[in-house]
Amino acid sequence: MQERLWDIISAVRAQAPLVHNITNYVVMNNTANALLAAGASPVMAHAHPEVQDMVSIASALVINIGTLDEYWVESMGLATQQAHALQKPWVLDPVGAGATPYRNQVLEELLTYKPTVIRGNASEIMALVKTSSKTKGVDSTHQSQEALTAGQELSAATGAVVCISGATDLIIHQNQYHSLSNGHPLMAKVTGMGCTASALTGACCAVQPEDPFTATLAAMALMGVTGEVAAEQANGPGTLQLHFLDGLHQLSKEAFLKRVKLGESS
Ligand SMILES: Nc1ncnc2c1ncn2[C@@H]1O[C@H](COP(=O)(O)OP(=O)(O)O)[C@@H](O)[C@H]1O
Ligand SMILES: Cc1ncsc1CCOP(=O)(O)O
Ligand SMILES: [Mg+2]
Repeated sequence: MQERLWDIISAVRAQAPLVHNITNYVVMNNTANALLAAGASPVMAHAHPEVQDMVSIASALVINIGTLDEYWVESMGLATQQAHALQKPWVLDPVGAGATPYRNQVLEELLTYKPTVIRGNASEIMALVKTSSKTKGVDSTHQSQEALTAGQELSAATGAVVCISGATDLIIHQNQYHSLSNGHPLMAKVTGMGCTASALTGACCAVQPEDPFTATLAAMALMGVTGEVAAEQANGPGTLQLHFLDGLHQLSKEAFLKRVKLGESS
């Protein structure tokens, strides 16, 4: 399995797939840089007259609801509708799910266009299946394991691969799941790490559209291993971010296979 994950990461480097992102103002620049460092080709586009054409030429779409407004919500509707119609993989990052009724309403609409993958932290995944209203914004107040049942329910209800990120990442599809225990606590001190995880998931799905479960595992393993290596070199959140980008660019097969910690599965 570890070799298969590396093959997907290598395919991103070899194919440089175009990944279309409609994401939030906070992370747009780091997300584009992370996709480039991983070998993908990012484009951010949300204008109504072009958004569906951009989906048509991209290999995957990533929708992130971090900083919503009405115009962007319409862009997201148009884009996801097109991805669904063309059967292109698309990833939903439900940033801040449960924090406000508006976010919940937008998410409900987006779910009708059947995301291929939903990647969020534990609080967001729990909010999506309404098992918790305890959410304080974009950061999680729960451990990923606490959201496992919610993630399984969400996957069953939507057909999507569900990834719950945190100290342990859980990647769920219907009645199977894998856990990954790489990464470093410092990663949660850099804004946009979750958004980067969702964008890299889009890149991996772009080169492995038939198997989004393994593609999501590959993306999360890449995140975790790179974060771990970066944390060893960093002095704090600022330098973690720099080393993380360099690490995505430099990571070798040997280092990846040596470090990746695939855990529990069913
Ligand atoms: N305590 C931790 N230990 C190891 N890795 C972590 C930890 N917290 C977050 N990560 C990693 O950071 C990335 C972002 O996850 P997370 O913080 O859950 O997302 P979000 O930023 O959306 O809340 C993931 O790759 C995750 O594995
Ligand atoms: C702080 C913040 N506020 C709205 S979007 C955003 C970024 C969230 O990024 P992540 O979920 O990846 O930490
Ligand atoms: Mg997030």
